[in-house]
Amino acid sequence: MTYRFLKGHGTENDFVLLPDPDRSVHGDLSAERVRALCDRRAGIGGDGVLRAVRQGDRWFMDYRNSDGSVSEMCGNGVRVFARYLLDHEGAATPLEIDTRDGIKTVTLGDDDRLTVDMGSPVVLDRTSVSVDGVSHEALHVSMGNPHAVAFVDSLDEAGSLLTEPGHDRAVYPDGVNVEFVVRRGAHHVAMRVHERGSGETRSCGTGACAVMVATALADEAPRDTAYLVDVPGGRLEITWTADDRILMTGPAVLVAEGTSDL
Ligand SMILES: N[C@@H](CCC[C@H](N)C(=O)O)C(=O)O
Repeated sequence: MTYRFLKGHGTENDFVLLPDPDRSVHGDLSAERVRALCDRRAGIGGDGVLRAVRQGDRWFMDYRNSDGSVSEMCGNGVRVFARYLLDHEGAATPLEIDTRDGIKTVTLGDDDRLTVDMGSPVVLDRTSVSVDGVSHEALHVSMGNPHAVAFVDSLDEAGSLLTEPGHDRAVYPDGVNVEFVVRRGAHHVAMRVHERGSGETRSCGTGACAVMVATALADEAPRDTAYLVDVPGGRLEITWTADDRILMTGPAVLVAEGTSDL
């Protein structure tokens, strides 16, 4: 079976996008097919798959990690998804996209970056994560999906991130995305991430939002303060508004389009 795909990224968090308006092309989309598509040597390559399914008046973003697992939400992915809808499906912003974490509204800025209303964060307890046998205190933040945010003195402390950081499985029964953060200046941080289901990636949008929330709480920053969050693949700008919404702004680029019979 031959089907259409696009390839895109947001701050170098890269995705294979599969148009599948009425679910007739990919059926249930098996984990095996997702892994084959995301394979960087034998496949197209990506940190995850975004399947575009039409659902009534809206489009549903069916997101899968590169290991085939399902996640509730993907912040960089939803911007890439919006770019696809704007460029290829005649959509206009503000644009409502359905996700497993509910509807996300995306707007297009004059500078061509996209802003996503990511909803309200849920700040949970303190926990800990470990890499290379060293334990780090972390904050449990949910952005629809689970995060542990650990402040470190140097991003080198995150080690190679080739393997999943240790974490409390009672706190995170379904796994966790782990962010390591350093300060760069006032309202400016940098991070590295190990993503559940994908390993270390060049960026994680929900992770950057969780990092911003943990930093703003530590700073006791007033709401509506804009933070810059640097990731290995670029920069995201994030604001926690007075009405408890997280607004994330960043780039989204489509780089290729083709057909595959993988
Ligand atoms: N890269 C994404 C997050 C993707 C899902 C995550 N790995 C999970 O399993 O929760 C982002 O940009 O938010």
